Amino acid sequence: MTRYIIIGAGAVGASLAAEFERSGIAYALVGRGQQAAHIAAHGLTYRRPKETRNVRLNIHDTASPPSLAPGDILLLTVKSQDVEAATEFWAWQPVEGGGLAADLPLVTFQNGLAAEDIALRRFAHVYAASILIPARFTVTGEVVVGSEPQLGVVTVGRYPHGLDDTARTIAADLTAANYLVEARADIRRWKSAKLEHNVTNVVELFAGDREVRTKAADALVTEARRVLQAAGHDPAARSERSVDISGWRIVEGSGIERGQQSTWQSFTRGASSEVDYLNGEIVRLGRLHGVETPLNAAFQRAAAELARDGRKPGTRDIHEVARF
Ligand SMILES: NC(=O)C1=CN([C@@H]2O[C@H](COP(=O)(O)OP(=O)(O)OC[C@H]3O[C@@H](n4cnc5c(N)ncnc54)[C@H](OP(=O)(O)O)[C@@H]3O)[C@@H](O)[C@H]2O)C=CC1
Ligand SMILES: CC(C)(CO)C(=O)C(=O)O
Repeated sequence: MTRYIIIGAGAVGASLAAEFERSGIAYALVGRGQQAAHIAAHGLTYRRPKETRNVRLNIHDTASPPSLAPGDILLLTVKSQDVEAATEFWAWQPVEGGGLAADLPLVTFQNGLAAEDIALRRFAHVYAASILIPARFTVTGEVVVGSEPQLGVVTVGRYPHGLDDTARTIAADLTAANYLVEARADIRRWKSAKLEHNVTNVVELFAGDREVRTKAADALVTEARRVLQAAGHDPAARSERSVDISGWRIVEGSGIERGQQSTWQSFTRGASSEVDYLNGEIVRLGRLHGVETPLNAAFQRAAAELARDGRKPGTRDIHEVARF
């Protein structure tokens, strides 16, 4: 039986572990700091729309990781800025019976486009996953997932392209764990489509009325689309989905509020920022392909200043970043 090693015990990783635990799928969750210590000592407080449960998880601290076995699959659920360090650490871990983790499959769940290429430096079998999930980690020991009936929507495939039995196994196990899943041969198209949305995460860091924030978000998306097109990306359209997600919804009162996506959560926790891999990816591609990206660059810089100064979301006005 496949065992999943989930690296990163935050919003995406801890909820995945809780669902594997419930579904009887073998896993080990590896976290760090207070979050790992809290879950090990007290369990995870897991908030879902219909109930809040305390879930005991098979959790390890990264300082004393579980030993690896042939057949294990690594699921990387850290933020993009932590992928370099995490893949460097994990790739060279020994596998029982001989070999290194670099030969095991690794699945990247990050937003943005950078994680897979970082992973490919060390891992021979990289699978990319794009996940839509209203998950929140802002309180140590607690994760909220506010959707039903399934947790989230996952698209997974071999990177850079293709489908194989491993991708199908991952898709089947995630389906068994109550995610809406499709395995696709063209995963890069799904990652770039997701990035078109995630360039708007940064807007949630700044104060402003809804109309201004909507205008800012729309303008960031328009700029991102132009760049992605110039860079040869072909983002997938929603109509291309082969799984029906029409019944999947975010429940009001579930603890998930509008305007509090993963980037907002990092700033709220005082954790490091992923913006250089979201808006920063658009800026990078723009520089490579000769397309101006003034708005994504302005938001990237403003977010970096907030992070540098340890400021919380909403402490700077959006008009200080750009006028709309
Ligand atoms: N939250 C959401 O709703 C969604 C998130 N995503 C994407 O999924 C990815 C994961 O995001 P999310 O779950 O929100 O991130 P979180 O910040 O909630 O969780 C990541 C966790 O990984 C820990 N970590 C970092 N490096 C290591 C390491 N080397 N070993 C062990 N643990 C480590 C972090 O610790 P520390 O706190 O110390 O940094 C943190 O606890 C991101 O790319 C995000 O953009 C996609 C869809 C939705
Ligand atoms: C899926 C979504 C949009 C969830 O809110 C996300 O990607 C994020 O929080 O960064």
